[in-house]
Amino acid sequence: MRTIVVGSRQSALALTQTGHVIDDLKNLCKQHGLPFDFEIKKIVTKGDQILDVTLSKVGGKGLFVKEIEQAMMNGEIDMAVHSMKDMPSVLPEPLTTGAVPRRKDPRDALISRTGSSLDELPQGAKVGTSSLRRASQLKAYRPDFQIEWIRGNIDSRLRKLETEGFDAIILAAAGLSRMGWEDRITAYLSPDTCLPAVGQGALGIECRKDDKELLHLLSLYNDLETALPVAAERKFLNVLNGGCQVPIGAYATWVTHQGEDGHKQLIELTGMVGTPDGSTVLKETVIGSDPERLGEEVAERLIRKGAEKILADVRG
Ligand SMILES: NCc1[nH]cc(CCC(=O)O)c1CC(=O)O
Repeated sequence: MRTIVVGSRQSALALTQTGHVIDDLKNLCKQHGLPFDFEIKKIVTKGDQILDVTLSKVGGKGLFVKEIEQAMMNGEIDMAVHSMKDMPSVLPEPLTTGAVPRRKDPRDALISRTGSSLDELPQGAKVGTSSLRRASQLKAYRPDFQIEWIRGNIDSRLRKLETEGFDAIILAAAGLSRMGWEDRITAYLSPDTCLPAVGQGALGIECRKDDKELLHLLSLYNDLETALPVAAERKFLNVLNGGCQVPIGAYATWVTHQGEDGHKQLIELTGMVGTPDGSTVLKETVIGSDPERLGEEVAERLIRKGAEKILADVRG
């Protein structure tokens, strides 16, 4: 019996989603007669220590995963569960994504103090987010909104909604649902209004490339129906050279294509790049079968529309 040591950040969300994944993996082990046990090892990351500053100002690419990857390379831990949207687009050499399990709701959610929807929020409402992507799209939809930065784990953001005078905050629906806090959601934002972050709602399981027995177990947990669209979104982000701290969004889904020789499933990818003040929001949608090619195509089209200038201005 081998014990797989699973590294996790100590935030409530990280521990909860790591726990869910371990439950799923234990079930798979039982089904397939695999001799694994699991234990959690908590790890403090840089991102957890800088909760009082706007992450975009710190240059936070991969801020939540570096210490965890270090521990994996040292052999202190064997695997880690990440929110896909916090995972760097290229992993360091000895590490790989062993599985992308089935995606949860990818949408952003509005949590308003009075229960009002996005349209019902009062003129000049104070809306909290620390995401340039959300800020851009919210301002484009409602230029009267006053966007204010709010940082911290989702539990502390929900507290700040009450204590810091926000009319509403925006959080990912998936995180709230994994915590069992769906009842706090006032409205779901349609991807047409607010395109999610790349990989939002999906998890990525990271492990060492040479850990063949763990990779075998993880291959049983991988969900191709999730992995391929998410790969298209990540390629798009990668071409634009973005982390999660840039005003970039993308969402890919399966669509049925009716051709002469019957119907087949294709991937539809929409990507967006916007200015933080919402004065410009560029979007492109492409349908195809090759995730990598789709990511490149949507990125190239946005670059032709001026995406690189917008991103250069944001990066300063
Ligand atoms: N940037 C922080 C982060 N990273 C992952 C989630 C949870 C949602 C998910 O799994 O996509 C959140 C919170 C949020 O944005 O509301």
